[in-house]
Amino acid sequence: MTAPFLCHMHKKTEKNAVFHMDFTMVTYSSHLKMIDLGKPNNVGKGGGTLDILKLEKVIKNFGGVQALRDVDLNIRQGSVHGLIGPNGSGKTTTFNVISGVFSPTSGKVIFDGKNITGMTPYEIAKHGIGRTFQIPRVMPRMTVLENVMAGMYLRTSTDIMGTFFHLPFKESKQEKHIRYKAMEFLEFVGLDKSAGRWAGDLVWAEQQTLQIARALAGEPKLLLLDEPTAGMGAEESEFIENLIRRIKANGTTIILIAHDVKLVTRASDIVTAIEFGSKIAEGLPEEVKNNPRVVEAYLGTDE
Ligand SMILES: Nc1ncnc2c1ncn2[C@@H]1O[C@H](COP(=O)(O)OP(=O)(O)OP(=O)(O)O)[C@@H](O)[C@H]1O
Repeated sequence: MTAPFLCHMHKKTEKNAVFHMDFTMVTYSSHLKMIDLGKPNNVGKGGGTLDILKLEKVIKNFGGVQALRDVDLNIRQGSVHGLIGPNGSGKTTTFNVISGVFSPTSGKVIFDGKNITGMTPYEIAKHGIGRTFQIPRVMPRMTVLENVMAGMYLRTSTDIMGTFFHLPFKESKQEKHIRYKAMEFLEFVGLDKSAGRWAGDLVWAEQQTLQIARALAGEPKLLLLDEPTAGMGAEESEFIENLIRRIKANGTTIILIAHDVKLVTRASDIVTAIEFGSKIAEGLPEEVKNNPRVVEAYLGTDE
């Protein structure tokens, strides 16, 4: 396994964002005790034959708005699975249902063979689903390194007394190890030189990238990337595309939402297109991209 990337992650969800932010900060200040950061989670390098995630007839209504209508989705272990669709088609709602921000109105979410429907975001993250957000959610008054360390809280135990009485010279071997691992994640995403900066001082693209590092620090088996290249220039997008490949190469399954259809086509093994909360096409990226229904719904005829 290539270097730094052995871990899991999770992240805050929209519903519990504030709570989780506080929780991670407390957990970080208490200086975490490691459990196990040593093993890769997934077997496949190029996509296996098992479905790590299944959505079965998922419906999500917001009052009269039917955001998801009977969605079935199978995500193959080790793959990059693109999710595309026009604005308001239900992509982020799909992520919110998978990560526990919303319970589905009906239907099931099966992850790694377990029914996770209705679990809390924390429980789901603990099971191994990490995510990022369209608008980066970093903790601005923590350093870049601390943000990543905070992302490790799912895989650590907390010494509560340490929260109150921690002094720098008391840093334990485990705590040093956490710093070391967090630096590895930063190196992996190319932010190691910014480790000591305030996260709030990073530019948008760096904050997006930091979100990914923090997600990886929770050692996810499945990583949900919501518009990871939003607001980025061509060079930065290319970097993220490469990063997606490297994450996949380390065995983590990815679901990728992006408006940039070229990125999705290049980076994904399979693509699902949705419109008005329903699946309208699924298959190999080029096939989906050229599907007339998708072109009409989403791409525009000149794409
Ligand atoms: N919390 C909410 N309360 C009410 N309606 C919501 C909520 N979240 C999403 N919706 C509605 O559900 C539908 C799907 O929204 P969603 O954000 O999932 O679409 P999307 O495909 O991610 O859009 P975009 O590409 O613009 O991010 C939209 O009609 C949206 O207004």
